[in-house]
Amino acid sequence: MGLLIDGVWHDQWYDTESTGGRFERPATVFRNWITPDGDHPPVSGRYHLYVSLACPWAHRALIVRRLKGLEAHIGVSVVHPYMGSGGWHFDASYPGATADELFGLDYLHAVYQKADPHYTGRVTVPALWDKVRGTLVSNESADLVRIFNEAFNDLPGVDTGLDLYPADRAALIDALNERIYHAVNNGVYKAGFATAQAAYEEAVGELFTALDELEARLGDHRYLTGDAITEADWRLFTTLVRFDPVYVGHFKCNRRRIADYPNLGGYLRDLYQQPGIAGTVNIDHIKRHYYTSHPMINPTGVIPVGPVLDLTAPHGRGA
Ligand SMILES: N[C@@H](CCC(=O)N[C@@H](CS)C(=O)NCC(=O)O)C(=O)O
Repeated sequence: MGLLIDGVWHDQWYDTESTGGRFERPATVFRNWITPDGDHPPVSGRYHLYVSLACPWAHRALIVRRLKGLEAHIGVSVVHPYMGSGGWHFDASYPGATADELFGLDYLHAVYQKADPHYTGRVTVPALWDKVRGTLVSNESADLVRIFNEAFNDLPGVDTGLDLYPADRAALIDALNERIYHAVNNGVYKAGFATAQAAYEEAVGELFTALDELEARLGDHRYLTGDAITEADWRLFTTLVRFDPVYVGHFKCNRRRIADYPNLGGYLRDLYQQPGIAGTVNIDHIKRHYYTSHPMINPTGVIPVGPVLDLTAPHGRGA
């Protein structure tokens, strides 16, 4: 694990010493948009998405690409689940992974170097490449979710009827996203990457307070904002589906499992069972990535065999 500094790869872990043992996620660098008259217009086959199937942020983008019918328009390369000293790498021999389908490069950091030879920052997934401009459009998953939801609606076969960010619920979705991002999506990382007891306990406390709130909310509604699924649900889903297999053990988020929450557990299965979603979930990549890529947390790299998960069990939530 490392980062690029002025275009040169450095193998180093997150610095938590300067922040009292707290993990602070760095800001995203490429944040451009796809618009009809901007630098990056919505054209079929022009964009390519780099993902890890292990990564909850990349998973959001993959889900919206699938649900909107963008698979024919936007290609994908899938990194190997192990993130070692060179960062994310490509190895098509691993089940579920691919080569770098655009350039045949060995490391994702080489793609970032192509995008900007002087790039300084982390080399993260998801990242969307523009083949015409020869650079990255965005490596911010929250933006990619919105871009995929709205920017390609004029292309053939795209599900224009699906709007995951409807105007009449936008304010509520934004408020939920804000709460869930800090306490849950990033909260599990704040717990897992903390290097001081107090920082860990603070993150875990905030995480389970938020999960208790969500459990109550899901007692009143099938989905977070009512009867229809929105981006807020998919953004929560990608953390929930990793929770019992990884975050409970590896990140020490073990006050409760999602399976212990009747509403959250059923909601997780409900979302998993939506058409097309199970095919985006790869538990092997998820477990292998976390348990092997963070030697300071799991020095042996041994991957636990459990837990037994049955996401196909009846969810019992509404029609
Ligand atoms: N803000 C980014 C964060 C993405 C992110 O942190 N991805 C992780 C994988 S789960 C990554 O690629 N980390 C590599 C690193 O930090 O060096 C987003 O939401 O798109």
